[in-house]
Amino acid sequence: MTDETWGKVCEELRQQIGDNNYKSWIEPLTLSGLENGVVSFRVPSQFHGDWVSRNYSDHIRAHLGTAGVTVHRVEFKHSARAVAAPKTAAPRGVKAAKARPAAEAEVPGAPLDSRFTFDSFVVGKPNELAHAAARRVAEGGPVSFNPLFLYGGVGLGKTHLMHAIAHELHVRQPHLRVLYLSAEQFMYRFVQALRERQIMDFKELFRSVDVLMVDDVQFIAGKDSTQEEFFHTFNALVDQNKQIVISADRAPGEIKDLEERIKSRLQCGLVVDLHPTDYELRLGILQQKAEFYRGQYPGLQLADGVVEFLAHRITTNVRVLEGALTRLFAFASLVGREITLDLTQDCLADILRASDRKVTIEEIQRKVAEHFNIRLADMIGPKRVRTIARPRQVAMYLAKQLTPRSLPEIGRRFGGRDHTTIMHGVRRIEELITTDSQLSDDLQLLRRLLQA
Ligand SMILES: Nc1ncnc2c1ncn2[C@@H]1O[C@H](COP(=O)(O)OP(=O)(O)OP(=O)(O)O)[C@@H](O)[C@H]1O
Repeated sequence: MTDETWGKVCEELRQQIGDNNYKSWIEPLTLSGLENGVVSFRVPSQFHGDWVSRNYSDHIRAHLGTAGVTVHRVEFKHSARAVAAPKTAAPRGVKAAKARPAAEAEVPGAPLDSRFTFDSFVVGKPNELAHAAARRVAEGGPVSFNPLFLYGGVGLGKTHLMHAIAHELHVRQPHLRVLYLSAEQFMYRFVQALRERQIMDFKELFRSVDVLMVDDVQFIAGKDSTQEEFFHTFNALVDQNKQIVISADRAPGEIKDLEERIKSRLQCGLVVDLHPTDYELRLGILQQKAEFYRGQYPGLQLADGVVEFLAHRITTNVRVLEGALTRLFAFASLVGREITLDLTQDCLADILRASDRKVTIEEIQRKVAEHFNIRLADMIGPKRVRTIARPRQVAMYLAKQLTPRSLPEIGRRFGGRDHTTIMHGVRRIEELITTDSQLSDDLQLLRRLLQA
């Protein structure tokens, strides 16, 4: 296989798995050969090789196949030389003290996205507290809150802020060992250590970092041994006064199947919510990105009102917003036209339609049943015990609030109940919200999940 073929395959992989994943995982691979249907690559670390093998080897094989290269197996080899050289051995994002021995320097963290810095993070009302807390941690001074727990819905900037902390610490305090990884990677490392009987190395490694950042911690919920290990790692680092930063899609107390002792540990520091974006924040983000694209596509005209239109219409999350703008600029440059409102509506018809998506009663029933841990069938069934009747009333209330359905229609979807029963349920919840703060938190969370 020629380098040119591999180059083409790389481009297709980039399109398929996205720029970030491509840069983190595929770009660092070095093609070393193809023999008898086995293609091999050199990887910067064993961890990197295992991860790519687990997540991307099928993609690689498929694209090679399309390019006319038949491959039965993809192999990843970790060269000993690479380990011995700390600068190349450590994946990006893992900052190790220069004086440490090479083997120790190879902290298996996830790569950092170089674009996720504080400079590129737009601050608005919904994220100002999270931003301020992240800035404080990034100063690397005395640990004032431990852990910093960032939570919020999909695509609201949690990962961006964590990477920004790591970048900043690297500049300000290059001697610190900063380890960033997702909870899934933590689990994977742990399972691998168990399998290879290297659990002591694993423990030593995680206990030797100065700053530990774990993204999407909700992933370990329900995974007992991983939770146990996470708990011990967490305690060991807090005892040594090392900073921990955690992110999740919901507050610690709301993560189901997470052990109580972990929940309470996670609540000990500063828990900050990234709220859904408001119009001003979306506008700020779009203006920043549009500025960037103007540099990338000089000569491309952006008509007045387009950015405002997008900020108004795409309210789901920042990732979707960014994707829309990227597509718009690419499309306009391809057809060589000014970006007008008409062109925007044509080019982004699917995204705009999806943003208009209405929540359905079925979705509400499912999410509410999940949240309160009752069976979906009980939503429409006859049981009247409080533990079931209350969640059912919550679902009725949300159905009234979030869908355009009438009370009789809602009644029909709740097992053929009368509209007066629905009205009673809605009123009951309206009353309770004012006095029951737990219920009001539950509703806020559910609304966020449903509208994400
Ligand atoms: N305030 C912001 N300013 C600039 N870019 C932002 C902001 N918030 C989010 N983004 C961008 O939106 C995209 C999604 O953000 P990020 O990956 O940090 O979300 P997340 O909260 O970690 O979501 P998930 O739960 O899906 O992992 C990224 O490209 C990020 O740079």
